[in-house]
Amino acid sequence: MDAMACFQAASAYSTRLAVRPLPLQSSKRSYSLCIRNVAATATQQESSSRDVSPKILLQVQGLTASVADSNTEILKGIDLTIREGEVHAIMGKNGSGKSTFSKVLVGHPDYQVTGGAAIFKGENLLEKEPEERSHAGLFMSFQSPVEVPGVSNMDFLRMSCNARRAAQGQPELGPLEFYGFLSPKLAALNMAPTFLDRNVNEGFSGGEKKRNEILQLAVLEADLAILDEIDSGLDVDALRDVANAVNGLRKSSNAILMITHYQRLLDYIKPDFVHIMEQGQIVKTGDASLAKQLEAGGYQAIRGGD
Ligand SMILES: Nc1ncnc2c1ncn2[C@@H]1O[C@H](COP(=O)(O)OP(=O)(O)OP(=O)(O)O)[C@@H](O)[C@H]1O
Repeated sequence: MDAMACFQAASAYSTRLAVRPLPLQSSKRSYSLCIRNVAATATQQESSSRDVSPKILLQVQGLTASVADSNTEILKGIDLTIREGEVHAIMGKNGSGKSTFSKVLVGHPDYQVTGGAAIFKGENLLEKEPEERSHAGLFMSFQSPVEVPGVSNMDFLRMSCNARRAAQGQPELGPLEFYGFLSPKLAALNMAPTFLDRNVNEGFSGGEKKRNEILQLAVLEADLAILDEIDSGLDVDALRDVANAVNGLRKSSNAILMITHYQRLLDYIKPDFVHIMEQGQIVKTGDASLAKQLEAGGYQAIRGGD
């Protein structure tokens, strides 16, 4: 298994396989002063608005990051606050940094955080290893989910589920119990039970891989799901199934961060906030109407409205 496959397995699936992900350059850096400030701000906002606003799940402030190998700066100061119950969509031209942002959040080893802070559920996210981020309740569905040869989907899902349960101090689910837990989730995604016997993503079509990603999300019951272009490559029925399944997972205590190019996904999963990313920064934030404006007039119309 290569480093990318290993990373995805460790982070998205919340468990360690035989091979560890590469060490994180980013997580070892010290941002203690900055982190303290952001954490203090989050706490102040929390206490001053405790009775009116839902809790902050993720607070990102001034986040900068570069490609680890080349030091090329990609993220140039991202600010974003996500509260429980919210759906955020990030849109932006190709190459604006959307996927890099989500990968940096889950601790991808290709990137090095060079400044700023990210606080998740009150803790410094950037200090955590990928699997710790996953155990803490962060999930990312990848644009290109990896295949994991030799491991059945069922075993993988159960391992992932039990790894998260163990991290939360909950007892493991045995095979029968787990099947009972899994069956309704499989049905919600219109996935045949035969997918459980196949190796993870091996030979799956693009759409089947995307459904499988959402099945993993359902199993992990993440607090913050980062969905990177889950609509790409889906036929109309699959898009509806996937979106319905995601909507079925929404609770007042969790949140979704979606990356998409198209309004069609947002017709199903309605965003509270739409952010436009450009050259590694969020340059505009609005409500769902911003995506409609974008669909109608392109990026020029959006920037022209500044
Ligand atoms: N590992 C890497 N090595 C070199 N360049 C990278 C790497 N990762 C990202 N980049 C560059 O960073 C920029 C942002 O890429 P990113 O994938 O985050 O964009 P995006 O907004 O998600 O694009 P798209 O909409 O096409 O998926 C691009 O110019 C890309 O080539």
